Amino acid sequence: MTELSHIRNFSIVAHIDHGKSTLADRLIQSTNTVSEREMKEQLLDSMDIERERGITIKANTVRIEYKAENGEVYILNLIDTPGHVDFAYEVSRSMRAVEGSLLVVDATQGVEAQTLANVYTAIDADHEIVPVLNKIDLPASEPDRVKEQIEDVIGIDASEALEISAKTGVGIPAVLEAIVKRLPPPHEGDATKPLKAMLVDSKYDPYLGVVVIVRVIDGVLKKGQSIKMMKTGGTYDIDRIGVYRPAMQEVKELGPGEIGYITAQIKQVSDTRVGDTITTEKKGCETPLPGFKPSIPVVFCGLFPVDANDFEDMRDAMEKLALNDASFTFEMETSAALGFGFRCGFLGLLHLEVVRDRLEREYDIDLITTAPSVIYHVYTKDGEMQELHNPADMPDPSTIDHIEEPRIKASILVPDDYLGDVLKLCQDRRGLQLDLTYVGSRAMVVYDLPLNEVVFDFYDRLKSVTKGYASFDYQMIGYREDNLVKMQVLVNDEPVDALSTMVHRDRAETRGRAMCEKLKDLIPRHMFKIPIQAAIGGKVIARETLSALRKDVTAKCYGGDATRKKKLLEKQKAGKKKMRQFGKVDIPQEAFISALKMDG
Ligand SMILES: Nc1nc2c(ncn2[C@@H]2O[C@H](COP(=O)(O)OP(=O)(O)OP(=O)(O)O)[C@@H](O)[C@H]2O)c(=O)[nH]1
Repeated sequence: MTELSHIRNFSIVAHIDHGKSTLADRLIQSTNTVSEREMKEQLLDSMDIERERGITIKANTVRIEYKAENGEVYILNLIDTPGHVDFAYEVSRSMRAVEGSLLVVDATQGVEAQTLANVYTAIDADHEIVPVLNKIDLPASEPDRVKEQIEDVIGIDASEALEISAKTGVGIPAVLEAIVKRLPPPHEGDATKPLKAMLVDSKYDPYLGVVVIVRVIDGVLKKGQSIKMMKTGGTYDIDRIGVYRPAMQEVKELGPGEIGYITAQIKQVSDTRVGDTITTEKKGCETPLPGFKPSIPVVFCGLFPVDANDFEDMRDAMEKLALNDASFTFEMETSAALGFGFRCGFLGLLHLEVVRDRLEREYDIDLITTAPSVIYHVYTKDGEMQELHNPADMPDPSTIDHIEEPRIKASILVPDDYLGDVLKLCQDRRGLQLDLTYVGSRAMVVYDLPLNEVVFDFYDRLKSVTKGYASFDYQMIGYREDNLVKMQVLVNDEPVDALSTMVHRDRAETRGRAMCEKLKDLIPRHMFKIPIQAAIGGKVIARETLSALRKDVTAKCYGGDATRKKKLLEKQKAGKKKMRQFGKVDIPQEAFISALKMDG
């Protein structure tokens, strides 16, 4: 067991792309934690999708042994946390497992919205913070200006900020020394007390089952021990215990202050809750760690296989995904138009995209995604409240007293030049301005917005109106009543459930019209005329008509060339596969998403 005074547990907080992973890699490499041969870029991001998108979904940890200038050897445990707002709860829990943070700021960019959000999470967790200015190898870097900004905006002392280049390795030794000298050792920890450990995160491994990342507070975790999860009540026998370096390496035990992993024949990730307290089954600790809350999905959508024959494969794939992702939920759903599929819940839009991408790429299933929806609170006249996850399940409007929708507080940091466009965008999305301040030459705007207006394409729009210069962060703030109605879309007089959305009454006409126009472009012409309508209740509020066309693909290759004809027909068939039939009309897969994108 290592003495508390020789342990440093820390995380790295940064805005996306400011160099968090590159710095982590450099720290691992410069302490010879892995050999040159094993070194590959971004050691910590293990999943392919995460690697490609440069985002981290699960917390990762690595143990680094570092011989400091004073000649002593220290154990440095780095917890790498997810970097996206969708995973805010996981981030705040893993921050509580460590005592300090390196605040990495790109010296060419300065403080961004996620820098603020993440550093405030670290400050909330009582972290000691060491500011690190990265990318000083770039001519555009302005360390002095960024130091000033850190002091003005975040309010922490930046006079001793480190200036480094994670890419070239300049300044890395100073970072290691600062971790030892400026970050505190674990505050408490008594090996003789009953076991108390925090469940930091867990992941599914096909060979080992569920692997749980733990931080020991008191007591000692040992192989063979019978443990209990205090919230879920599950009991298990530890069969493996170890640390990540970053490859798994078994150890005999983990003492106070230490971070490592355990396996215990746990079947699925949903049996483990981030933030839960692990203790021994007998003579365990009495009070669990404070502040546990489960993460709950906030965005829902339907996922349906394009080809109905893929349904069983899809169910298998979803079960496999859910094994490793307790915050992804799904249940079977049937839709008149789309057949069998699943209603799925996600922590946010990025989470939705990641799951959908994995289903399509890793499991090779073509999907139709229905309009993402948030959870509405529908109050009926008899005083009951019903959670509405799917606009298709909306009760009879005559029984409804009022509807409440979830709201968020969004913070957007944007260069002054684009401020006008951002204000217009927020206004268009029914936002209420809460605050507007300046951070150097950039404006920090805070809006109260309906989550519903954000889940779809707000972030894309924000990026496009600001040419990528805005940064964005949000948190849920609660529910509020508004004048909301369900808008249906009818194609060839048949309602298409998957295109139903909840909209604000005042915006319904504009939305309806835009949607009908889009669908008119997206649906291919058929041999007959197709009316496309948007309606509220029985009332049509917008209408377009797609004119008829006779399309005979083989008409051009008269007679002779049979193989060519066959090829063309096959090609047409393949094109059809990506379509779905509604009554007599084929609607292409992309229509379901594109029709819902709003241009403002
Ligand atoms: N010139 C220069 N580029 C750097 C430096 N550090 C990181 N980069 C580059 O910046 C980009 C982002 O770095 P990452 O380490 O992936 O950033 P991150 O903060 O981990 O990003 P996410 O994992 O997406 O949150 C990469 O292309 C790096 O090669 C540096 O010191 N100098």
